[in-house]
Amino acid sequence: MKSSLSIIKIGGNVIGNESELAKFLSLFSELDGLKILVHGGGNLATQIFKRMGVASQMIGGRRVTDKAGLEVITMVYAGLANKNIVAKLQANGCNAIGMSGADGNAIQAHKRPVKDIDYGFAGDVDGVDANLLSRLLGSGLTPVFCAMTHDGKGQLLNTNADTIASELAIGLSGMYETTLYYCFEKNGVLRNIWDERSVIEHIDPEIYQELLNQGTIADGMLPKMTNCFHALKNGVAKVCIGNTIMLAQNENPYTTLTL
Ligand SMILES: Nc1ncnc2c1ncn2[C@@H]1O[C@H](COP(=O)(O)OP(=O)(O)O)[C@@H](O)[C@H]1O
Ligand SMILES: CC(=O)N[C@@H](CCC(=O)OP(=O)(O)O)C(=O)O
Repeated sequence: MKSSLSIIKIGGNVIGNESELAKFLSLFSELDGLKILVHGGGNLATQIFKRMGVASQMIGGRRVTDKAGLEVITMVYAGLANKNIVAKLQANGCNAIGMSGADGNAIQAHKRPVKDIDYGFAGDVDGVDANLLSRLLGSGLTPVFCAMTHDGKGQLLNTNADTIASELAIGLSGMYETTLYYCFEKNGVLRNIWDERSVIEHIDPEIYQELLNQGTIADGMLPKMTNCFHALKNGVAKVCIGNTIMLAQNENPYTTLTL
């Protein structure tokens, strides 16, 4: 029987809130079993772009990244956000190791081809090195991934953190029974975005289509849901979306997705 592995993705609004981040990292550290953390930081990057007076464009929940933008992104995601989270996990007794896709060649990707839109230095994932990650996990380390990959030719690529989480979960599902958790600032996928009590507890492809038709799902939730179903179709055992408190396994409702 395969052992269990939790892949947990933490959203940008949690990273940007010191007390929420502390609460999440404490829950994450206490979680039993093998685990990998993936963090975004899109909001933090947007704030820093603004402070620097540099424009930054999002299309369909994905960032258009030019050369100057990639430099900022690298400093914010692989530097500031990643090292801060790793240091805080160490303080919680969790032996975390900060990773990008380039480190250990853990995630191979290619620059997204230009079709209707040129996303610039945005990466599409080709594969993950499950053996490397298994060795790290086996030696008691907890990998913490930022939203960056590389193309193997020296080019770093900005890669949606939700995509990194789902590709890691898929890549490791041959070796482990993988559960993918998307933790963000809301209680789950909401029927009414202004009402935290309106959590949709179960979504399958049919309900998903209805929600899309009704316009209930928008912005960053669009790529998140695409990633969820992509993961389920490719060997991931379970996918959940909810608040950080979801990890405490209490009575609070959250969203579970199924095929
Ligand atoms: N139906 C919905 N339920 C919950 N959030 C939604 C919904 N539709 C759109 N959203 C938006 O999607 C955002 C989450 O996407 P994103 O910001 O990319 O996630 P993350 O915080 O994980 O980085 C929420 O902050 C919310 O504004
Ligand atoms: C290509 C692309 O869209 N990259 C994302 C990576 C960060 C991210 O996904 O952060 P959140 O999870 O906090 O949204 C971006 O730069 O915003």
